[in-house]
Amino acid sequence: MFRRTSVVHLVDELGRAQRRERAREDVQLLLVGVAWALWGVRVELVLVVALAAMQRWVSGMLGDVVGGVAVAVIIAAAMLVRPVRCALLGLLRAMRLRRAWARATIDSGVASGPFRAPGVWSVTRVPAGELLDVHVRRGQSVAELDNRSEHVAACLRAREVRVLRDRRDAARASVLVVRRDPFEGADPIAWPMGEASAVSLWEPIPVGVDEQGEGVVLELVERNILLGGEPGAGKSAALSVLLAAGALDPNARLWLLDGKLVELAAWAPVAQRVAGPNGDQAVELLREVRGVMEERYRELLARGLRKIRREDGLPLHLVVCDELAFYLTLPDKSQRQEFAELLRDLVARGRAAGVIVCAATQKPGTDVVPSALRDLFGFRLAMRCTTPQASDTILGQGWASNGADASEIPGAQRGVGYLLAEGERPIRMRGYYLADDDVAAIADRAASQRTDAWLAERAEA
Ligand SMILES: Nc1ncnc2c1ncn2[C@@H]1O[C@H](COP(=O)(O)OP(=O)(O)OP(=O)(O)O)[C@@H](O)[C@H]1O
Repeated sequence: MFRRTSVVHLVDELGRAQRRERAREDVQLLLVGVAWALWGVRVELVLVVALAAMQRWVSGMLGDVVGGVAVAVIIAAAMLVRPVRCALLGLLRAMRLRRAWARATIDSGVASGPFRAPGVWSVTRVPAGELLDVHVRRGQSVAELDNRSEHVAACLRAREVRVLRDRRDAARASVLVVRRDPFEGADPIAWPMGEASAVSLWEPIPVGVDEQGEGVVLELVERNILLGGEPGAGKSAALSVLLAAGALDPNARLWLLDGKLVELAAWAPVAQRVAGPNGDQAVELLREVRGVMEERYRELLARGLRKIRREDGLPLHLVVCDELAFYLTLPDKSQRQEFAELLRDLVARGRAAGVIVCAATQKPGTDVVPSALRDLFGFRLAMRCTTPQASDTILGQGWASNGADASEIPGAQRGVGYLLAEGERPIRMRGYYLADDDVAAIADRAASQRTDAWLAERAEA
């Protein structure tokens, strides 16, 4: 049996061991904290050390006073050189963001402590804020980072943090720290190909710019595009850009369905056929395009091909429908059904035959665009909508609650929308704009080019 003094002694020993353990942990934490703080300012430290070394070296040659003045003059002269100044300020800004990022990811629960924050490999300033190339650490995932993005944004005092996983590397992500809306109050941006003498629909077509200031292009061959948004959101303007590209491609055929009669009128001289707000005309036009598609499939079969290729020189057919809702709600039920069936058929089967359908609707409801039809469109552009449900009708179920909600686009931002390209995450972009005069000039140029091409063909024949 232990005596009481032995028990007291044992308890004291245990207490001392615990205190020693705690003290060791505290020292460890302190050392890690100091090392982490120094690591956070490594670039600044290197700069200070380099300056001190230079100061010592110059002072050794010229004396303390003259050396100090000489160093100050060298620094001032370097700062007057713009590229040097920009590079240095950019570096210091990037380091400050790296420190804030590390603290934010720890505070928001993404990282378990110092030196465990997802690494920032590069920082690029973009119109919307900063774009980070981030690599998560072992045991972390980009999905976790995405789930905590709202918390990270709050820590960084940013508007939003958007995480986009690298498709090839699960440990890597592009993180956009949104500080401002680059489209707020911005002037319309002219279509960069407005002066081009010819364009090929086989090439990517520039359609706008994203929040990072990068150009957004669409490769239309073998794709269809659906646009939706409230009146005045900018759908017709977006269609104009696609039509301008189609018109400037002398080898493309344009088919126009204009539910508002005047929206596409400028392109009529270069169109194969135009249908106004008239059910019969619209159905007739789609029947003709279906005939062309079936003829094209017979031709492909004869050539032993499965789909159209650029080198075969066969024309692409661009079918543009402004105000889909008008045709899909025609009062005559059989006409309405036939229109819907023909359109669905072209969207479903036309791609390999070189038929590209671009359709816009003011009324993005499931009655106008059933999901079975919507899902056939590889590209979808949701411009400002009245409700998140309308936004989802264009982009697909769930995107509105997942950060791509076109009902949150401010009313004054015409031409802004979320573009979903073949299952990728939607990107927020602003379309290029062609004013009426630009449209008229391009349509004129395209019409005379087509006439010249036609005359040349006849002369050869
Ligand atoms: N990309 C853009 N950049 C700048 N302004 C734009 C852009 N797109 C549209 N706008 C402005 O918004 C106005 C309305 O655009 P547009 O006619 O294309 O809208 P809409 O969605 O087709 O409307 P509706 O359904 O009523 O026809 C244009 O007259 C133009 O002033």
